[in-house]
Amino acid sequence: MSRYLVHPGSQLRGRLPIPGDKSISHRAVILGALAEGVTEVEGLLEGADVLATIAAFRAMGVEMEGPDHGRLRIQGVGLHGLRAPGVPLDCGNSGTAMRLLAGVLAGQSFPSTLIGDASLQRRPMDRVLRPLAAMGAEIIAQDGRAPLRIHGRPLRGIDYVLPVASAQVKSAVLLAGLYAEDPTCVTEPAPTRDHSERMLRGFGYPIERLGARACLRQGGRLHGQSLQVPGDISSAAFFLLGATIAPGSDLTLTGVGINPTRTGVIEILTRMGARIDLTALREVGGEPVADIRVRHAPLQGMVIPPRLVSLAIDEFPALFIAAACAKGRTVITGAEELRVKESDRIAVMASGLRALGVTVEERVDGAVIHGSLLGGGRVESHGDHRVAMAFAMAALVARDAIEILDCANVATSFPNFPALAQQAGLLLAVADA
Ligand SMILES: O=C(O)C1=C[C@@H](OP(=O)(O)O)[C@@H](O)[C@H](O)C1
Ligand SMILES: C=C(OP(=O)(O)O)C(=O)O
Repeated sequence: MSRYLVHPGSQLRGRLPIPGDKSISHRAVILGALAEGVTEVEGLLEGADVLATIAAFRAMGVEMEGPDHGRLRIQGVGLHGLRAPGVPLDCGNSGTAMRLLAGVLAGQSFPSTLIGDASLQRRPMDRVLRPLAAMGAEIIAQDGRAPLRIHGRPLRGIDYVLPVASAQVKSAVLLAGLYAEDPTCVTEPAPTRDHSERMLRGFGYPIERLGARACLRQGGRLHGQSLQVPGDISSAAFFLLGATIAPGSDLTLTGVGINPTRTGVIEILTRMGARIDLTALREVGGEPVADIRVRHAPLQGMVIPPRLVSLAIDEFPALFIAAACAKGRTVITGAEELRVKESDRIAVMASGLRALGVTVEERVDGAVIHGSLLGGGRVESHGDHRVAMAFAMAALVARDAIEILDCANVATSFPNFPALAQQAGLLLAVADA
């Protein structure tokens, strides 16, 4: 239960390498394990969420060397080579691990159990259980929540229209589709991150994408790969925020993934007035990547178009802080999904901002945030990594220091956040609770 104490008044400067993308790292482990032959991953995020996915596949007999400095060597067992785990598979704090693993495990020939921490046990799993049940899966849960007891069995394909825009549900259904008799198709109501589709293709598995619909069928094979994981734009977002709000800042974030299904945060901040430039555009591991330079600029409140929500879904804690630092009001709508993340991010961000003296009107599907000067004080992160990092950056422009409680889960997605933030100039101290 560590806490952060962050003092105001500094600026962020220099060049920072952004650690590996969490979503892509999970998928690299999963597809590498299910592939034939060796997969060599570089730039893997060694965060607790990804380590949980690695441990799950090790428990199912997949041999891996690493991770070590972002390198992981996976001895793939093929689509039908997993072994029954003798223990429950612990997904920790990770919704992605639990939902994607549910998709993989539904069609196996053995039973398995998925468990998670207190936050994960509160999160809705019925969104994957429903389509998987329609495919013939037998998964027992209580009130649609973990633990999930999975009795692997033969599956049939499905043509599924997602009721919510969720890359995790889309990916779970497609992964189950690798084991289903007929074709499996998923249609999404709004674009969500497409790393699963890109990586399946990268591993040589045929997958068709027509507009909002992705389809695959059983019978293909995954071929072991060498792949490099780009930096996580969701981690970069805290530095985009910090450098934008802190006068005198000039920061370059290197090797950041800029997949168009993830760049909503750049579009929103830019529209609010941020000074963000992309350079050195290139492709890494089938994903577009750039270096991102961000300099201080004054922000203006805005009405965030709902179409941008799914493209910036994990960046809203940072965007709440940007809104609080902007002139005028910012309106967030169509973002009810924020309520079922590691915490209820609408309620938790609203109460944290109020503790700093900001006026926030909470709505069912978002909030109206009135820009103002931030006071200092104590903020509860509720064990949510992104809430903790967002408030750490808010301290740059607060009147007094901000103390943030319950920050240990920052290690789920960004273990070296404190070190990188200090390197850039943030006056952050970590203390044990
Ligand atoms: O597929 C993924 O890797 C993720 C999808 C998103 O969740 P939803 O699918 O629940 O929107 C996102 O919030 C999460 O951090 C990672
Ligand atoms: C929502 C997140 O992750 P997950 O759903 O994998 O727990 C996140 O990292 O912000």
